[in-house]
Amino acid sequence: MTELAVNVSGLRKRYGDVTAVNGLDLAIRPGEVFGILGPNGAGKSTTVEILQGHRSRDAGEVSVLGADPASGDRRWRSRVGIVWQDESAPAELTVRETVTHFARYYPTPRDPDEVISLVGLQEKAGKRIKALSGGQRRRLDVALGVIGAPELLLLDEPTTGFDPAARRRFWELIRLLADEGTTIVLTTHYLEEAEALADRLAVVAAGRVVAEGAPAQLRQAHGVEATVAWTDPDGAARSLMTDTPTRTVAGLMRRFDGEIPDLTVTRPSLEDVYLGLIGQRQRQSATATEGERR
Ligand SMILES: Nc1ncnc2c1ncn2[C@@H]1O[C@H](COP(=O)(O)OP(=O)(O)OP(=O)(O)O)[C@@H](O)[C@H]1O
Repeated sequence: MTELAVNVSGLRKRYGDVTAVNGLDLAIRPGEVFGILGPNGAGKSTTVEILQGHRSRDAGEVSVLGADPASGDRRWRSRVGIVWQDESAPAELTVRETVTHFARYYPTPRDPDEVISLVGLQEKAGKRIKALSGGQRRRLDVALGVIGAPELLLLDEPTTGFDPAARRRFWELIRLLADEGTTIVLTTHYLEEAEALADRLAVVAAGRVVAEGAPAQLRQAHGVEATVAWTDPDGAARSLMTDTPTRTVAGLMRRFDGEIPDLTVTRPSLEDVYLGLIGQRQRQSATATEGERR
């Protein structure tokens, strides 16, 4: 059996009296693109920081590329790509100088000009960092995260602040890196991003994984029912939730002579499933808190 790229069990982290991570498990295979979704404060960033080796944990087993990040050495660090939110690259250097400079830290870096064009900054290659817009700056951060040709890329909300075109370009970059075999773990608030990129997803709420699987699997497991809607001859709008929409439509076809007025068949989107899961979780913790108060 191949070793997991990321293996986390029973992870816990508290900040004072706030429990940020509360028994979280993750098993991420080499070469996977793995998305972590969850509401604000769910513990996503804390988890990613622990995987990066930048935050201590209170309990749990964590293995990243076969090592405990808490004691990852320089060689381990060179195999893990990290995108910093506020990279302290010198503002006076140009984009190309910065990327070239960072490439020297790694044993087998990618070509700086290739990376600059992969993130769509080729026209800014000769410009100083201080002249970049916020979104361009974030793209430079991504370039610095991938310049070392990491085996594993850990990304915390990588496309926040990107315009739609930059987001699409970033998705292409992720797909390219994934095709090359890079394992990618990313947190995101954008469901369409998770759906577009991730082979598998974990939905995290209140510090633990509440659902996990391929986007299509999650939709199936947590939102099987389709809604069939139509308009009756008396003008009344009708709808029916069903596991067997084809049978429902066949029944309607027998009732209606010709077209069924305003017929639609819809399935819950990943967003519907996600909001349902999060809502359920929040109701559960509210009930638990009530129970504690009694
Ligand atoms: N350095 C810190 N000190 C104290 N509390 C913290 C610290 N970092 C995070 N927390 C708290 O831990 C909880 C989890 O935070 P975390 O940033 O991991 O969540 P998140 O899922 O990444 O949220 P977001 O989507 O808003 O980025 C929150 O309640 C947060 O307020």
